[in-house]
Amino acid sequence: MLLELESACAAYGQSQVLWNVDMGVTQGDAVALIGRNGVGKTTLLNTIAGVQKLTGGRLRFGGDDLTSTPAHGRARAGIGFVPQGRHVFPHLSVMENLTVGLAALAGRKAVKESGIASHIFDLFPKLTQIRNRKAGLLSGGEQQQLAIGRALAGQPRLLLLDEPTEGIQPNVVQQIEAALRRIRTELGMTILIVEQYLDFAWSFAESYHVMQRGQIIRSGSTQTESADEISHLVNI
Ligand SMILES: Nc1ncnc2c1ncn2[C@@H]1O[C@H](COP(=O)(O)OP(=O)(O)OP(=O)(O)O)[C@@H](O)[C@H]1O
Repeated sequence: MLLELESACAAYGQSQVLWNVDMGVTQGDAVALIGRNGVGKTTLLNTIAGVQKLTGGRLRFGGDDLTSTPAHGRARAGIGFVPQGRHVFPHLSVMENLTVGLAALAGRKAVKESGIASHIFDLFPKLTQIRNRKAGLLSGGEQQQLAIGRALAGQPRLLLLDEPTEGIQPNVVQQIEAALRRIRTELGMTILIVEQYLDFAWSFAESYHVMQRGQIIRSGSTQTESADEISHLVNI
């Protein structure tokens, strides 16, 4: 297992949101995390990325115990994160957004543009065209491509994606989904994705976990089970 969560718990103040979540992601797999709104999917991804603390349980990554490791240490260990709502730096250009994260990961002040792997521009050719534009001026779809590109620039071993096509124009959704498929097939990236569209989750991931009220209530294979069997647990 590349990632192992054991009895993971998380809370907002007094209000516990994750209850003893056990979950693993095998190297090379894509895993879909699904469930209705508010069940704790984002919280679970945030705790894996380290932007939110575990209040109980353990997290192991690549065999190392990272339970107490802060977010930047987990990024350095190879956990790449594309949070919900994208979070690009609005006042920095596209290129600066890509290089600033790399510099932080490498513990240096600056990284040159040439340090960014060419496959990122190959996956998202638009980023080259708009390289000097401030990220805050980009469309939602462009910001999402940038956020994914930035996470990939750190050459992660695991990519966490929180609803990557949420709130994005339908014609751009297809482009992003196509890029995600290429990230799987061409880079062999291990991915944990929060995804509300079951059709995409099923065609993209090998396995799934369904969350309800802060717990994983069902897990299985997308290869041997149909999305229809699960949809009643996800749709309102
Ligand atoms: N910052 C916060 N402070 C307090 N409670 C929060 C906070 N963020 C989320 N919650 C609560 O925690 C629970 C889980 O939220 P979370 O966002 O993880 O769910 P989700 O499954 O990702 O939902 P969505 O698909 O709507 O993002 C919800 O009840 C939510 O109201």
